[in-house]
Amino acid sequence: MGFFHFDLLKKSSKSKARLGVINTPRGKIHTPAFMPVGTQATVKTMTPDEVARLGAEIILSNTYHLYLRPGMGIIRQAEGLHKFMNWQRPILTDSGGFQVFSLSSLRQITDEGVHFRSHLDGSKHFIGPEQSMEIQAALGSDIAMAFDECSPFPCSYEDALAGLERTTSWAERCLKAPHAPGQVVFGIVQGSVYPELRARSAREITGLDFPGYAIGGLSVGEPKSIMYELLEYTTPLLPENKPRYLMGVGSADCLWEGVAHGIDMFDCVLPTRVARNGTAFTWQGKVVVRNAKYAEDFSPLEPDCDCYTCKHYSRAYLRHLFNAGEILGPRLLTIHNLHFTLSVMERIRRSIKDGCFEEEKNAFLDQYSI
Ligand SMILES: CNc1nc2c(CC[C@H]3O[C@@H](OC)[C@H](OC)[C@@H]3O)c3nc(N)[nH]c(=O)c3cc2[nH]1
Ligand SMILES: [Zn+2]
Repeated sequence: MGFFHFDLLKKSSKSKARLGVINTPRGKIHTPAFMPVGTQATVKTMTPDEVARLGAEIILSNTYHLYLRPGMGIIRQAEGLHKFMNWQRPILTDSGGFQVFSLSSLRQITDEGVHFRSHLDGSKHFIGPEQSMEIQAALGSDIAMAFDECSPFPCSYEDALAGLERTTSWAERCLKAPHAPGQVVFGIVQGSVYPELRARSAREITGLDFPGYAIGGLSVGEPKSIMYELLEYTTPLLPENKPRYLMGVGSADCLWEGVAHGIDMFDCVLPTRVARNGTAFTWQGKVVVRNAKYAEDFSPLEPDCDCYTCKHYSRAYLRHLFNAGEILGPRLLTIHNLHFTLSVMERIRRSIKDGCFEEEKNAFLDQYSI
């Protein structure tokens, strides 16, 4: 079965960027890593084989969504998420904390956990640390996230403090709950935009000695400058020899900046979500394929991109597919955007290895017009 451990291979001299490998029973994850989001047990429009061939070494799925649909009974009968969705590499499952606050209505937060109504049919539910860990054990993910309270932005000091205290107490209860064989739990640091609360949460969560740590409560609507300030402050409070995961981040520029601040793992719905709406990410910035200027543009999305989409199709064809509402359109753009995002991570890893991360970061940001 193997066991979970993080090898820190190299640190950048002029920034906090690090190169590492996370070893899990289901395979290695070369860090810094981007994790495609597969919220409902699928990376939308992609087969698992396509996601693997694009180079993804780990994907995300979600406790809240899968608990509500198809439900734990079916996941248990399927003998877990890997078999159910035919993805044999590592899976990280988010604990549902964020979704209960962002998706469900009529929720009531208590020290026990959260009462909420399903966003699907309004039915009443309760999820606390134990329920979240029971669901993640049934899913059988390789990395389970602790059940936390993600503070919104903005958030008062009092509310951020209350959320932080619940998050710490829930983290302790998650560690005590049963896990699937080989499954590890990552703790999540909260504290909103208040440095002293970030420091307190980091101290309390790292005091519980998790095998990895996430920085939560960011990318929730705050300006990027505030996110980077909080990263600058919080990341050094986390142990150097454990993976650091910045939840919900991000676009390519945020990936370079996050790595510069010492982050090892990222997840973001952007590359796949904007693809379905017809926006492609390229090294020069965005291409909105529906734009009339591409009607007779027979060049590929990105001149020297070696993805399947850029090797075989023109912007004119992609524009046609989206204008005609053809399902192949979102698929081809998802292939390109995942290839692009995973290629950014590959360039980041190589630049750290070659000792030129800062130069490469500045070169990327100079040409990337967001
Ligand atoms: C986007 N910004 C952002 N996402 C965030 C997520 C994941 C959202 C989760 O929702 C799904 O994507 C929509 C994904 O689920 C597979 C992801 O894990 C967070 N999850 C937890 N538990 N705690 C946080 O503090 C938190 C903060 C976030 N900020
Ligand atoms: Zn491409």
